[in-house]
Amino acid sequence: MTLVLVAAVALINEQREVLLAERPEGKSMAGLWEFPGGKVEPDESPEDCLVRECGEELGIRIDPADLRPLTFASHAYDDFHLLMPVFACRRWAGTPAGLEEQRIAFVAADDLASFPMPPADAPMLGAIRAEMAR
Ligand SMILES: Nc1nc2c([nH]c(=O)n2[C@@H]2O[C@H](COP(=O)(O)OP(=O)(O)OP(=O)(O)O)[C@@H](O)[C@H]2O)c(=O)[nH]1
Repeated sequence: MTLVLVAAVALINEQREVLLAERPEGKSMAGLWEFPGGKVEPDESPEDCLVRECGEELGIRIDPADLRPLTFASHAYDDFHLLMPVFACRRWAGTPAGLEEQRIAFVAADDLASFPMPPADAPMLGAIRAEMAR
């Protein structure tokens, strides 16, 4: 089984909401809401990957020093095994926007359950809610 390394980030605002992005039509798992991120390229660190992805997908600038390891997902999909470190980030420059046509939303901890997410994400939600409450 191929191991796929994906980095993701919980962007938490001052209202203790976390940013979710909807996977667009045409991608695998379209319509599910996920934490911003993507596949880590061979020449980059997870942190560099998130700086790049947050710029490309959301138009915000993040400083790798503001990324704190939070939790991870390890999940067997049919065709690959996902290993996904997830960082928390509370500081960025700019206002997030869905630059790749994806819908985005800042979601309160109590509302997370109403956003359908990929199966890999469910086991992380306790840690993410705890981080949001800090
Ligand atoms: N960014 C992100 N990806 C996630 C999450 N949960 C989860 O299972 N994934 C999976 O991790 C992979 C992310 O890679 P990607 O976003 O670069 O993949 P992609 O859509 O460009 O390609 P794909 O359509 O082949 O999956 C996808 O298979 C995605 O479904 C999550 O919370 N955030």
